[in-house]
Amino acid sequence: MKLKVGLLGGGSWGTTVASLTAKNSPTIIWARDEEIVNEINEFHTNEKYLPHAKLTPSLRASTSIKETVEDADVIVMGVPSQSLRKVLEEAKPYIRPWVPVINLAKGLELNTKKRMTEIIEEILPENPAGVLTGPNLAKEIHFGKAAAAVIAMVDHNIASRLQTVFSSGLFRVYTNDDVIGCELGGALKNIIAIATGMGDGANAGDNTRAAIITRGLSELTRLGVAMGGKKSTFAGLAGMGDLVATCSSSKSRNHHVGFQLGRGKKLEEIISEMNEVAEGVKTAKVVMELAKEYQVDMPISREIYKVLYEGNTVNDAFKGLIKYEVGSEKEPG
Ligand SMILES: NC(=O)C1=CN([C@@H]2O[C@H](COP(=O)(O)OP(=O)(O)OC[C@H]3O[C@@H](n4cnc5c(N)ncnc54)[C@H](O)[C@@H]3O)[C@@H](O)[C@H]2O)C=CC1
Ligand SMILES: O=C(CO)COP(=O)(O)O
Repeated sequence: MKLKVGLLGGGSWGTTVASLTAKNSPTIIWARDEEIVNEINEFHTNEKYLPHAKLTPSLRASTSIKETVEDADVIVMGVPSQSLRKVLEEAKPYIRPWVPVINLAKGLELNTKKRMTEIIEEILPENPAGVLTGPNLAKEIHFGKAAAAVIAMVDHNIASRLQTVFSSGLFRVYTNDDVIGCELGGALKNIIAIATGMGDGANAGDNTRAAIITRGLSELTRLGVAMGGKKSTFAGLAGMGDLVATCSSSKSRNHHVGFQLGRGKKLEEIISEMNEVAEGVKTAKVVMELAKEYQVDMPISREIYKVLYEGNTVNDAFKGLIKYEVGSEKEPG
């Protein structure tokens, strides 16, 4: 039996994933923008978010959350982190209690500091929650370039069943039972991608980028493990894999924000010129609070936070990192 997919969120990644699942399973994507819904149904495109991409013709779009989720056997949340709670609350009355809910967003909720699957479990305590994550730049995957992802769920049997819904051609999906680690890997790397983008924008060089990626992995692993993730997860696709892809790609929106900061642009100006989300900007705030709460040192994230929110310059950030006392590679810092 083919599972029916209901995906909420019509941005670049939501549309890409819906187009992938539509190859395997009947899929409806919900977007709040009627023009996008009509465009997907009539022309099988979503030019605003995926320019020049042709979507799977069987993918249907709807402006109705109810229609999208009421018959779905799996719900996929493709809206950004700060909107997930609101959209899921709206969908809740129509979602059947056993249906798995899979998060695609890579961020943490500002007021509660919660991961997305924690919010799903809070709103829908009976539904199994999971996350699809990994080095998955939408604009590459959509054009059929090979990539690997992880579906993380506590229940291995459900994860295995869903593997077949998300896997497609050159998009290979592995299972993992470490939901916390996988979800944190995806959220925390965005701040490090802003840092490497800043370095690239300021022409810091390839060695600098490699140092930021490596030490960035070290600090996000420290926080991730303190919060309950497994160390090995951060060495896998959801950790190092996503970190490397996002930190080295001009297709990453977080890297783009950093790059423009490195070129001297103001944050407000950069954000106002983008029509897509860069989750790391808000996640940086949450991570500073979490670092304090878990007493974990996160020097790179802290310098990025100061540039984003305390008026520090890119130069201040690099000076701040250089001033930081150098210890053993195995120790924090
Ligand atoms: N684009 C990518 O390459 C990848 C993105 N992600 C993650 O997926 C999540 C979604 O990202 P994208 O699709 O890329 O973002 P996007 O910026 O391309 O699109 C976001 C979509 O969400 C919609 N949206 C925002 N708030 C909403 C609300 N309250 N109600 C209804 N719709 C709302 C917007 O209208 C837009 O269609 C993010 O957390 C991102 O980190 C994860 C992997 C890859
Ligand atoms: O998470 C991503 C790739 O895995 C996408 O990164 P950006 O949101 O920075 O574009």
